[in-house]
Amino acid sequence: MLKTPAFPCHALKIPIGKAKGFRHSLKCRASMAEELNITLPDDWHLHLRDGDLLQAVAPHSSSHFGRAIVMPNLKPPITTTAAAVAYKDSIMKALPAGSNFSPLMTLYLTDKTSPEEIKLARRSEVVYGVKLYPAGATTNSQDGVTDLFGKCLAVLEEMVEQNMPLLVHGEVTDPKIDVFDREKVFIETILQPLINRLPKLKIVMEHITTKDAVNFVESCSEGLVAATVTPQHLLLNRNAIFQGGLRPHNYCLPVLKRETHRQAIVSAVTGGSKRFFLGTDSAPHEKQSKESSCGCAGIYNAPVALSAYTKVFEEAGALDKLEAFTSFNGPDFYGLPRNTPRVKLTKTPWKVPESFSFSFGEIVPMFAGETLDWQPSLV
Ligand SMILES: NC(=O)N[C@@H](CC(=O)O)C(=O)O
Ligand SMILES: [Zn+2]
Ligand SMILES: [Zn+2]
Repeated sequence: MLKTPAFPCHALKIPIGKAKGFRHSLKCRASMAEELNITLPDDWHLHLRDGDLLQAVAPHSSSHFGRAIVMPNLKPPITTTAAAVAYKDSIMKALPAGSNFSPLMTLYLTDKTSPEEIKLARRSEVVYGVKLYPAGATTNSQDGVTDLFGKCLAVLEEMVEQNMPLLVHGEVTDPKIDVFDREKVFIETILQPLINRLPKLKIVMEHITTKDAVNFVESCSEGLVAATVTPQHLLLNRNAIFQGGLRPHNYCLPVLKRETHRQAIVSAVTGGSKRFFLGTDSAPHEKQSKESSCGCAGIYNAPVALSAYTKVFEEAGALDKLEAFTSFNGPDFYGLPRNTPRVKLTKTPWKVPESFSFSFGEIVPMFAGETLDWQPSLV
């Protein structure tokens, strides 16, 4: 973690306005703030699940986010516009009374998805993206795509026509490829060839984890290719999975990578590029399915996400860049208006609960039992 003060005044611990002959820059003042007031963020990659789990987690996201791109990897997956409309309905019913949270739905791409379904999705004004899960890559991806170029080309062409973004879980599934290399190999063997073939296709590389992904996104046309970034890939490296023993609650896919990759992602995000935006990939699983001999992949970060992102920007001395990442770059890429409500972030330490208990079981959040600095509240 970047602990070194980014500005000399921090090292000297000079309070704002107290230093004779010393002028804090605007950037510096933002990075020393005790309270921030930003446009309400959106979450551009979220798992809300269904049934009891949906009821349990919906309030955590809807209290700090205006909208969310809702992932379709349910059992069975959301493969049609009709199913997306019904799923949206059940999400709306699970929201706390008075909530203005707006779910933006997605379709789960399969070998059988038709171009006609893409037209329906576009007309619905409910569906905002189509999600590519390579079959077997992650949680509930068994119905995903087995051969993108062989089976999905007509659909992808229709997506270009309809200006419908392709949202990508970017990992190859070949068991011969090392699990830490699967994102890099996906970029080389699938993503770059896809862009060569369909240069006008809008793509979001979801939950990027490597320097290779950062470089790739930066090499593509701005406005056509972008990436979401999770709190865990900004704050943790792969040591966190093995710290003093096996830590199942730090296991997600794509798996955490080595420190050099984390640093590259932090630099990209805090450098102010428009190509990167907030997507928590908050992925709740019951405690017993995580703490198991074959534990599920997914980190439940919705309750801590805004605090965690703020920590990243603070440690990088880049709090002045936080709002664009949380609240501007996403809607700008998707061609949607920015939110108007605002959120206040106050620098007041708070302890993350060890777990959340429900009638069906417990969910353990990211940073369970740890103290975080920033507390969000709607203004
Ligand atoms: N990220 C994860 O580790 N898990 C996600 C699926 C995904 O986003 O790949 C889930 O649905 O649990
Ligand atoms: Zn994924
Ligand atoms: Zn996800």
